[in-house]
Amino acid sequence: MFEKSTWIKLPRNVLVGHGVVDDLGAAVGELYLTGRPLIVTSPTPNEIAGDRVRAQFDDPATAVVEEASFDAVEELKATAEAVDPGFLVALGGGKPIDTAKMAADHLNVGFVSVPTVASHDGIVSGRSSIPEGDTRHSVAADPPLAVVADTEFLANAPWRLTTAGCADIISNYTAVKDWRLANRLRNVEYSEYAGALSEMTAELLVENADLIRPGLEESSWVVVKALVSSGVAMSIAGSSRPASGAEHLISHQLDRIAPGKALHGHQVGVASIVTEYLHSGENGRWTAIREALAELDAPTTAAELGVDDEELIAAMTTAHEIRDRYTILQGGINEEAAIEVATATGVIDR
Ligand SMILES: NC(=O)C1=CN([C@@H]2O[C@H](COP(=O)(O)OP(=O)(O)OC[C@H]3O[C@@H](n4cnc5c(N)ncnc54)[C@H](OP(=O)(O)O)[C@@H]3O)[C@@H](O)[C@H]2O)C=CC1
Ligand SMILES: O=C(CO)COP(=O)(O)O
Ligand SMILES: [Zn+2]
Repeated sequence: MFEKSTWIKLPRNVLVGHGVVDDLGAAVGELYLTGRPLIVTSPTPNEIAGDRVRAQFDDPATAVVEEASFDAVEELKATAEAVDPGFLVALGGGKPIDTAKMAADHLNVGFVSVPTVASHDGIVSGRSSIPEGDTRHSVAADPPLAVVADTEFLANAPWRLTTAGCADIISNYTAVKDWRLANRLRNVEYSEYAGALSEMTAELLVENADLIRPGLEESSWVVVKALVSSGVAMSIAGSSRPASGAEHLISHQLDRIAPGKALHGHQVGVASIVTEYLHSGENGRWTAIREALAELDAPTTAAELGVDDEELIAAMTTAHEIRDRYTILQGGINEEAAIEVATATGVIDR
């Protein structure tokens, strides 16, 4: 008997464009969500867009998240108990979105994402990444029922946040290589659909890197659609595999070794230069990844990340220890080899 089954959870309404924040009420209405909304936001997006969001609902409540943490999730759940919302609307970057995503999952209420920055694919994905001490915990949670991404806000957000979103997508290229390797060597389940979608999304961004420029709404539109595709690929796979391989392991280690120095997307971008080199050698596509990142003004070296060479090497040599995920770094890379690949790719300067 055939016993396999798949449950793919995807956003139902995805709105991207100029002024779409004013269609949020309509997008939510289509989902048949009832009750009052609890708007979960952080200071800047609340200031920029809070009133426009609140204006579309009857009796909205607001919670402002200053820092993402498990305590913030618990506080939000306590607020929700007092407010009794029908659903949560997260307005802002990863901080309010991931806090609301996890709280909504615990509270069993619907959740809608209104990103004001395009800084990583967590704005649409079914994963909540919550910092705790020197680690970030990546926890499965239902993806948003709707995503309403207004390019007016995204284009005016700090450019470095957008370049981090681009680099997070470009890193899908090596993530898929790691996933295929795991499939070949460890029989890890691989989805052709999710792998192809994720890889194509990264390829498209590399090819169009020269068209993505600060302050252009059109560029934000391209980036958000790529982030949505990446989130969909993860939903199809039922894991972050299509968008998180060895380059993410290195980045997660950097979060521990050199906390707060660089953005997630920038770290995974630099790390994917070296993991691509490890996959394909000196004639591989690591130069295309590096050039696309440079074209986007994203970091391509440890120095540009603000990380010491030693910190990057330590992250590379310990990355395999942090998660049971088979990648090109399985078994670990030793210090000498790590220095060699980082030097050959220009990621460190020796
Ligand atoms: N789920 C996932 O896969 C991932 C999740 N994360 C998580 O996301 C969080 C970090 O993500 P990030 O998106 O950088 O988070 P933030 O929500 O902290 O946003 C980044 C900064 O941008 C500001 N901001 C937001 N919107 C605008 C705007 N339109 N114009 C100007 N400034 C704006 C915020 O200001 P202010 O603080 O004043 O509101 C904040 O200072 C972390 O908690 C991390 O763990 C990170 C990577 C992947
Ligand atoms: O950042 C992610 C995908 O881009 C999520 O991956 P993790 O599961 O490694 O946190
Ligand atoms: Zn990522």
